[in-house]
Amino acid sequence: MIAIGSDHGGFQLKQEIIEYLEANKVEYKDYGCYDEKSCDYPDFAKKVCNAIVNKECEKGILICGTGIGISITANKIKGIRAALCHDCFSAKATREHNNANILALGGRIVGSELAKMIVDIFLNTEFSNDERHIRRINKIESN
Ligand SMILES: O=C(CO)[C@H](O)[C@H](O)[C@H](O)COP(=O)(O)O
Repeated sequence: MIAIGSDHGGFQLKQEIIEYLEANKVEYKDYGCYDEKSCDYPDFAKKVCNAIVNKECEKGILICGTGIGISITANKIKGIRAALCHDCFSAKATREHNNANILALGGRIVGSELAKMIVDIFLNTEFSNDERHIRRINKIESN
């Protein structure tokens, strides 16, 4: 199950990604926002992150205008590794190297076709399980 959430700046892209998930039969839960009315990205970042920390969902997608505010918020939560990716190489690398559990996107930055490719790579790339990456992730978690 994938958790997805956005603020108003990411709402339009969230809806397009939801359509893509549905077309590809990916199960998801939409944590809002539910319209383009101005709202605060930390509220939605926290809902999606809680779903992952509580193991209701395996991975999340968070979208704000730039992807910055929402990823800053997510990365303050223990156990969350949120990666802001606007290219396919980063999406693959952050799964293989960082075992990122949240993909952050900027709805005012990336086009929907590229965003869907990034989502696809993020959801379908496994963590490498390489010893050096595990060691580094443990160092992130241990502060
Ligand atoms: O946090 C952000 C900036 O890094 C997000 O892009 C927000 O979506 C943005 O700040 C919202 O801006 P608005 O002027 O309130 O629409």
